[in-house]
Amino acid sequence: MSKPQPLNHTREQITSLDNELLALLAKRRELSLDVARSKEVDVRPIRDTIREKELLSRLVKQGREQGLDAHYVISLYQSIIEDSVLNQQAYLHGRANPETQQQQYCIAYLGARGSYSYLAASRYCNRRQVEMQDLGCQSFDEIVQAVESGHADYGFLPIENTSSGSINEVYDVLQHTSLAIVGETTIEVGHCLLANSGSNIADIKTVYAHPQPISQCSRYLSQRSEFKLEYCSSSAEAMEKVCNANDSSVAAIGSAEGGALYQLEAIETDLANQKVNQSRFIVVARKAVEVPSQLPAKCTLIMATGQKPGALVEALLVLKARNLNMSKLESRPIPGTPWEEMFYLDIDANLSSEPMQAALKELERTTRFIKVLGCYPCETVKPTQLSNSQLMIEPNTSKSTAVAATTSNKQQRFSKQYKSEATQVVCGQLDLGNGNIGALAQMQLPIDLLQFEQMAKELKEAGFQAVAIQGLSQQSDVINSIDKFKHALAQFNLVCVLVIEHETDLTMATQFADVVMLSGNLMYNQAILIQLGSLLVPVIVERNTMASVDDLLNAAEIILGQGNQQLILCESGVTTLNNSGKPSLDLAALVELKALSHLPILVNPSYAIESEQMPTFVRAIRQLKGDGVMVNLSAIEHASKADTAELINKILSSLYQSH
Ligand SMILES: O=C(O)C(=O)C[C@]1(C(=O)O)C=C[C@@H](O)C=C1
Repeated sequence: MSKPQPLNHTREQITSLDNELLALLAKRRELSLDVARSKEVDVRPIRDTIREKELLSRLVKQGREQGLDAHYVISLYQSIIEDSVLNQQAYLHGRANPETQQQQYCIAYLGARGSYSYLAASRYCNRRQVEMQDLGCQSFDEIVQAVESGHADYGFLPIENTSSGSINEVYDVLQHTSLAIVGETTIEVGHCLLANSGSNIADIKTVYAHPQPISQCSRYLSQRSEFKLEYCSSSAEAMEKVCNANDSSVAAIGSAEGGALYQLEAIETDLANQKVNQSRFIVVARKAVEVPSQLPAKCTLIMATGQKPGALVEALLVLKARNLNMSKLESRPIPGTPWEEMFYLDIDANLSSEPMQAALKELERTTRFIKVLGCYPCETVKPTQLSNSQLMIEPNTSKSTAVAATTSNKQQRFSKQYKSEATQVVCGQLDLGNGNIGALAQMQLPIDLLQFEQMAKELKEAGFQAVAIQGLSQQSDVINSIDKFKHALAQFNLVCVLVIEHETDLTMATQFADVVMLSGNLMYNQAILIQLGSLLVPVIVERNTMASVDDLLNAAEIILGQGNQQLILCESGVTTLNNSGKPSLDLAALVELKALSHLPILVNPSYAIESEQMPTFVRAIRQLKGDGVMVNLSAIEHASKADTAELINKILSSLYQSH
């Protein structure tokens, strides 16, 4: 082999090529703005997926001739096109709203320079070629006040995260503000371990971080038990602490971009549990904006439907009748009015479009309260994919099947395309799915037999069909006790569900249970999922508080693939950025799961919802076609037995009345 040229020389050549690439990308960006100018005149939509497909298949072919892998070319160009679409959108939106075209925006955001909110705001300004004057705030209320009072032009509020779900506090703030939503932006949240220059991973002893990144990186941190964790109020504060400490044994969790502002280096990257970890922010301003018809638009509404059974479904049918897609549904309690809630809806439509105007008129007639929070350009650019024939890939290569798996549900056993009729799971008195609803009570061990028997009797009388027993590892002489508990339940025709919370519970549960339930903390454990897939008894899989709907469906796929078709999914709430420490009930996930899958879906509101509000939520769950509820008895226990019984009654009558 001939001697290669010196490394420096090769690197210089790469640097010069990279410079050329950047100059070409900037030139391409300029040209895409010319396209936007033409589209403004012709009033044509920004997105032209036929053109994108032509362009991608030509580039794949040319790339292959030069030895470049098709997937590499496609992913590069998907990013380039996303950038082109978002720039064109920002340009046309600015033209339609000339008052927004300023030299500088003053932006109120959470935390300080370097926080994820700061990065989202700078990205927003960069895209609009506007200088950013930043106003760091301590709370969401402070952000809203800064905009309302005119101290800031725009406020940035994080609304949801792909791993931790919706941010309830922001929804609560939106109920009371006169501000309008004028935009949205999504950023990749790439958590890194940031340390002072020259620090080594082996030296790190203390890690500063906000609780959210800590929970989003729990897997990485559990492998680094030597780290002492110090909680901070924001990622910016964590970075500042490390920067000021001037010590090589401390690090912070934050973004590489944010860390650079504090002269910190990323010594480890990709710390998050989830591969895709993104946060979506909404942009609020004093004045609403108009979205030109060529841009994909989103409307956010809040509404209260009243307590009539079926009221929410009726409202949603108004949207369905006009072919309006609802991309998000959230519910929040209305302060001061127990049992009632406010619904937040994102609809993929322009406020000025005819179907949206007609739907609003009808909703105004049928709801008690309805307000449009804003209409703004949708910033989600769904990547254009090529079919296998366009890719010219053999159908069985591993990469092509990976693409097929993410783009189509056809072959997936959980999906409606695979099985069109709804699955019904029957076990004793418990009958769930395909129009049948179930009520399960959840009991925590340790408990003594007499007390257990008494409770079983009362639960049967109240209308439950099954009891889920958790805390197996807490009960002394567990085998003997479970045997007795099971007999006690059988006496009242109650189904015995045993909850697996630790790997060691598996044998016990599979040996004794009528139905086995996998607790959300073990949802990612493939070995257990495989074992549950080979059981002959029904299985309930609870969604992990950090899991996406896709993750839950992937777990379902593993079980179904092993043969067990008696599967029920359970939504018990997801972790969000709220400070209450409670998970948030993800009713949008219920709607999504019902749309995607034939499997029955149970909802357990006990962890997320105050006990008094449970009847209202149970009604909502039924209206959204949930197949049953699980109620944790310790969550609804009141001082007096009579109050607890009354609450249970209310919960179950909400469940059955809406039937
Ligand atoms: O050709 C267009 O119509 C463009 O807007 C440019 C472009 C691109 O960047 O290549 C961007 C968006 C369209 O969906 C297709 C292509």
